[in-house]
Amino acid sequence: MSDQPAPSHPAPAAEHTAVRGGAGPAALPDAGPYDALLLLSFGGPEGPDDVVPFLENVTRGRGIPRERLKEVGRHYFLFGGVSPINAQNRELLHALRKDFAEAGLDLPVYWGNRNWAPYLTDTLREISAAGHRRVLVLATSAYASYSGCRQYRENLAAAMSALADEGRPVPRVDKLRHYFNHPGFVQPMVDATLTALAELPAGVREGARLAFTTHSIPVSAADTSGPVAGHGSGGAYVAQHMDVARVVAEAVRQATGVERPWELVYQSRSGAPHIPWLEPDICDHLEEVHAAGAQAVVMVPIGFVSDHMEVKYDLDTEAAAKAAELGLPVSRAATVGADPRFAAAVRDLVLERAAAERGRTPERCALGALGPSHDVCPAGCCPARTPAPAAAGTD
Ligand SMILES: CC1=C(CCC(=O)O)c2cc3nc(cc4[nH]c(cc5[nH]c(cc1n2)c(C)c5CCC(=O)O)c(CCC(=O)O)c4C)C(CCC(=O)O)=C3C
Ligand SMILES: [Fe+2]
Repeated sequence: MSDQPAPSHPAPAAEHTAVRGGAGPAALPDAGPYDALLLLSFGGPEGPDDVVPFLENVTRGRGIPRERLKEVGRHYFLFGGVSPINAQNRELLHALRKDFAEAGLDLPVYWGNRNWAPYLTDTLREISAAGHRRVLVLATSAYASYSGCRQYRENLAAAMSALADEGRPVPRVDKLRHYFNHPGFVQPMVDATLTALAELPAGVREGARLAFTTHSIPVSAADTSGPVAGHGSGGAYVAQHMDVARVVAEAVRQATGVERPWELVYQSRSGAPHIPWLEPDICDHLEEVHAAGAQAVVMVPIGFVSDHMEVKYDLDTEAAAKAAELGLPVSRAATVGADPRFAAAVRDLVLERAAAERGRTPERCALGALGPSHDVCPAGCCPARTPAPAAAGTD
């Protein structure tokens, strides 16, 4: 966390850097019992021929209307059939390896996807063949939800079962806690929001509102997101996003001296129209605030880890077109991507979890009101509509 102002962020917990064996040089950071980190992501097409098979992978058995699929395929073709997500994950992979190497953390980092090459099962096979037996997983989704958490745990269980069927050693797999409120994830969003504000015409900057955006999900999925005890209106999914939005809005207020109205709004709705999903949609929100006299809006995609297709199309193309039609100045904050502070945050989370697994009580960095999330998803956390085996959790 060296290059981070982070007022309320303590230095990496002393436990992490504790000197082993007395007065000698500081010992290297210790990820034991883990012997590998796995970056687990969504995957995306890398050329026009990939688009349809990719969408078939994404939507297998999920009942997404054909019309919606055609529409989403069109988004990818507008960008030459290439999603930015894989390149962004390669950058994150480099940033993690660089950060770990500079910190003296000896932990190999692998990458596998749910929906496109490199596929998770192939990566897990590689991890197993390299002799690794305790794997920690970083999913590219910072929040609780079925799609962002349990579905990745189901993907892990399926990959593990494929290895078992092949008679290979199956590594034990744990998943890092949700990192939505880690300072290394939040601080870059604050800076990005300030940068996006500065991109607005000077005359409307002061009056600009903030629209925090995330992926819409079915209301029923939001209500049951997170541990059972927190189920209820919006569940952990909405509560976690609201917590981050509040922290960013407050930090931006402090930095600019301007109190701005802000909302959490949604984007990228899918599914059948008669099923309720989280609202309002960003485009409806732009219309509404414009009608109410808003001068400008900064869109801050706090729900996403990189500027992938949901950001490039749904915000930079679709919402930007809506704003242009309204004559409403907008700008869009960058996501965290491969920011070195995020890489350092991942290292902090790895060392935190490793220490906890060794029976220590590590310091757990978190901003906002919710505090650090659980290490292990309890039974009933983010339930699936159709129950399936899931790894790295209680059920
Ligand atoms: C919560 C959430 C995240 C954030 C957490 C995370 O990152 O995991 C996320 C990320 C992403 N979603 C993505 C792409 C798609 N998501 C779809 C469909 C869906 N997403 C859902 C939820 C989420 N999605 C849901 C409830 C559906 C309905 C179908 C279902 O119940 O599964 C579809 C099908 C077509 C459509 O309906 O849009 C596509 C193509 C990409 C890749 C972008 C790229 O290529 O750059 C990324 C990072
Ligand atoms: Fe999605």
